[in-house]
Formats: sequence, C-alpha cells, structure tokens
Amino acid sequence: MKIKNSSFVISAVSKKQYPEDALPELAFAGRSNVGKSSLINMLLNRRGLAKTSSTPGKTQLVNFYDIDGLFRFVDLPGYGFAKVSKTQKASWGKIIETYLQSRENLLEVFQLVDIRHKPSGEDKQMYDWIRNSGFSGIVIATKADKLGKQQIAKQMKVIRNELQMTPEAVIIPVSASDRSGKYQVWDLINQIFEVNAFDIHLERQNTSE
Ligand SMILES: Nc1nc2c(ncn2[C@@H]2O[C@H](COP(=O)(O)OP(=O)(O)OP(=O)(O)O)[C@@H](O)[C@H]2O)c(=O)[nH]1
Repeated sequence: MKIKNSSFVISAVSKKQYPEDALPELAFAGRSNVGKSSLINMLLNRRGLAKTSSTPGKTQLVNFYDIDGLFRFVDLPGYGFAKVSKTQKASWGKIIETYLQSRENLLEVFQLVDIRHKPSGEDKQMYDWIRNSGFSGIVIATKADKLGKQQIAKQMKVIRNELQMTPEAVIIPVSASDRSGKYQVWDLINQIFEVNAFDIHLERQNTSE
C-alpha cells in the first residue's frame, strides 16, 4: 500500500476536540526540541507538514495527522522545557496525560530521546509510564547524524541502561537530516498494525523520495 496523502487534522487541547472516529493512532512523545515534528515529516516525506522550530516548546497541543484515512500520527506536546511557568508545565502534563490515558484508538507510543544525551528524569518518567500502561516501550533515538558510528553504539547502551529497557525492547537511531532509520521505523509500524490485526501494510519504497 502506498501513502498517497497525509494531512494535518487538528491541534487539540481538550478531549472534546479529538477526532471521533476509531482510526488507529501512533503517538510520538519526547522532550521539547527532541525532533518529533522533524521525524513525522521525514516519515511522510512532507517537509512542512508538522511545524518544526529551533525554539523549544513550540508544540503545546496534541497534533493529529491523517495518513490516507487509514491511521493517524499524533504529535504530543514536548515536555521538559525549562523556560516556562509551573502553571504552563502542569497544563502541558495534563494535556499529555489526558490523551495517553483516555485514548482508545492509541496502538503504540514512541518515546523519542536525543541520541547525544543521557535521558532526563522526565524522559525516565515518561518511559516508565509508557511501559506501565502496557505499551511496548519503543525508543527512537533522534539526531543520529550528529554522532559517529561508535558513539551511536555507545549512546544506545547508555539510553538502554538509563531507561532500564528490557532486552527485547526496540531502540532505533534515526536522523531527519540524512533520513537514516526511516525504513526501520516503517517496518516497525507495519509490525504494530499486524500485531493489532489491522489490515494496513505500507510499502517501504513508497516512503522514499
Ligand atoms: N541535525 C539534526 N537536527 C535535527 C534532527 N531532527 C530535528 N532537528 C532539529 O532540532 C530542532 C527541533 O526539531 P523539531 O522537529 O521542531 O522538534 P520537536 O520535538 O517537534 O520540538 P517541539 O515543537 O519543541 O516539541 C530543529 O532545529 C530541527 O531542525 C536531526 O535528525 N538531525
């Protein structure tokens, strides 16, 4: 199956604004500025679909993207941005929690971490929450173009240890700059659909430019 159309659906703050149909959703969680929007654009071959920014903390809403009317990507608000008020932090936390705890459409949550850094306390909290909620605990390590091969291997171990990932939990290094890791992520997404008995299978070659 080829991806023909991907489009922005809605930026939601409250549950009332979430799309009402039962399409399956895959969510992306991570620190502000980790590269969620860039990853979504890379996966969909859409340069400006998800708005990227060099200013952290921009995505404060739950952004829904429709993919061929078959499923959705969900970009969750980035956490961990220091320069915001406590009230704002609490409200973002609530927005993330509401989506993650109440969304029946949600198949998997991908946790994004910057491959260069040790996961933060908030990354660990987020990861524990994901695992405790019954999701697989898939980690996507972003900005892999910033490191050499050996450093990537080393950092993958650091991330595994810090997040206390199980041996079978998957971690994929990706780069939105050189587009590495893209096929691994799509392969994994296909597997997720298969495991959840959805008749959706995206062709690898059709996601390349
Ligand atoms: N070198 C490099 N830079 C990247 C990569 N992915 C994202 N960036 C840069 O990192 C910054 C943040 O990227 P975004 O995709 O906007 O991050 P986000 O997680 O959506 O950010 P928020 O909107 O704050 O939640 C931008 O300046 C991107 O150009 C990557 O794979 N490699």
